[in-house]
Amino acid sequence: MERIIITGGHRLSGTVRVEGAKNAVLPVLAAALLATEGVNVIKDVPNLSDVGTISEVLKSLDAKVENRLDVNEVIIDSTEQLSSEAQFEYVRKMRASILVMGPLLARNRFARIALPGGCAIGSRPIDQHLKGFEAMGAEITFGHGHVEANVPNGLKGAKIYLDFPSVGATENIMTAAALAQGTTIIENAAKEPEIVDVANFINEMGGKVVGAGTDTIRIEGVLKLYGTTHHIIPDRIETGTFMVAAAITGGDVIIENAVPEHNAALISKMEEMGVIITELDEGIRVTAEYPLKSVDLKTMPHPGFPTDMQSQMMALMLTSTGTGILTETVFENRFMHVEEFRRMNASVKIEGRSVVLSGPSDLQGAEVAATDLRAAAALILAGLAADGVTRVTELSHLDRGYVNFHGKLAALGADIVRVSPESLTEKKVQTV
Ligand SMILES: CC(=O)N[C@H]1[C@@H](OP(=O)(O)OP(=O)(O)OC[C@H]2O[C@@H](n3ccc(=O)[nH]c3=O)[C@H](O)[C@@H]2O)O[C@H](CO)[C@@H](O)[C@@H]1O
Ligand SMILES: C=C(OP(=O)(O)O)C(=O)O
Repeated sequence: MERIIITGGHRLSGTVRVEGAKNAVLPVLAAALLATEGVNVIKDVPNLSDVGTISEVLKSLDAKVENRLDVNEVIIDSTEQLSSEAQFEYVRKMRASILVMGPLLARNRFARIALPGGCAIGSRPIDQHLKGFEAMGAEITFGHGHVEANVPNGLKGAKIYLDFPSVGATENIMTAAALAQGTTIIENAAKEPEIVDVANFINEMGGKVVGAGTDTIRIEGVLKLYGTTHHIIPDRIETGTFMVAAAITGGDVIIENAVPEHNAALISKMEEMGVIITELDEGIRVTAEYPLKSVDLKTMPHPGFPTDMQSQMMALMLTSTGTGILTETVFENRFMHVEEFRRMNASVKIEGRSVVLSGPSDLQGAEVAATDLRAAAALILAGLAADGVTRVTELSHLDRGYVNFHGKLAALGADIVRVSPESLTEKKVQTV
């Protein structure tokens, strides 16, 4: 079984560069389907398995997709007629496949998508996406594991209040509304930087979206959208993960391409723990000396503390002094990694939607399995600080969201190797 093997206790130092954001590139590639004239060229695309999956989804819908991931570029030609069905094989692999629903409804007036269902972090319903489409005139039906949306007379602008500022629902409604008749207003919209990136992309294609990044987004439908060239924003979660990597090893790391404003909540919490964070022209510098002190934190929609950094912060809090309470409010079941941390001798107690950490835990290297994407990163981070050797398996989760994570850590001085089933010996990886 493929695994990453870490020998803990090495202080990280040097410079690392973060990639384009996974959570921006997936909705942007889905939104590219809106263009009916000219091709879209998307740049700064990270070479992730999720990008491969969304590309397959777009191809299955009859878009022409050229993946040039060696140069971080994807070219999409969606000018021909598209088919309307996103199949289970893709949606099962990656929930973000649901994001083609808005563009398909806008273009084809019909979409049939396999129901995404839940995943390791929660049940993840799509009721808010559907509520938006219904308000715009779509008729929604369910059957045979699929959801169908039908709008024979075309989508009409509407006022939509989201019960929760869902990232995916905001994106799906924005893309549907981009080609709808009239104006759509999304209230209680998600405000994540990735929402702003998608809105900018729609505008670059000739759309009319204002207010992205605030609670209220206004989309005036246009008749046609045109292919353009768009650069994806840097990944704030990869940035945060390297910030924790620096801090958990008492290191000194410069993270290039990081946007500090996108990580304000994380920066503020890490500073509260005693980490020194300096803004530089090229990104941010993170320096830490032991002991760090634990804090209380609660995940919230942006600009609150991101749920996608919860497990990595849990790793950091495990190595910090004092008691910290970490509360997850975005997903109802995002504590699967706690059991794996316990294998590493972590002192963690789950109390409802909170976790109580009494630190510092005397972390010991162990065999652990990633339970989701961010858990994979968090277990590796814990391994950097643990005594002895940690082996992390189920790496397909990691590959969804991190490019060459082990190689980047090795280049910063970590003792880390990735061993494939084919390798007979545990060879040192090449540093980047
Ligand atoms: C590809 C992508 O961008 N993924 C991110 C996106 O996921 P995603 O777009 O799925 O997250 P949402 O913001 O939609 O979900 C947040 C919460 O709202 C609930 N909900 C959502 C939609 C809905 O119709 N009904 C409903 O109840 C979900 O179950 C969850 O509990 O935002 C999450 C929250 O920041 C991040 O963790 C994910 O990394
Ligand atoms: C939960 C995540 O992604 P997704 O929504 O694609 O599952 C994540 O990026 O941490």
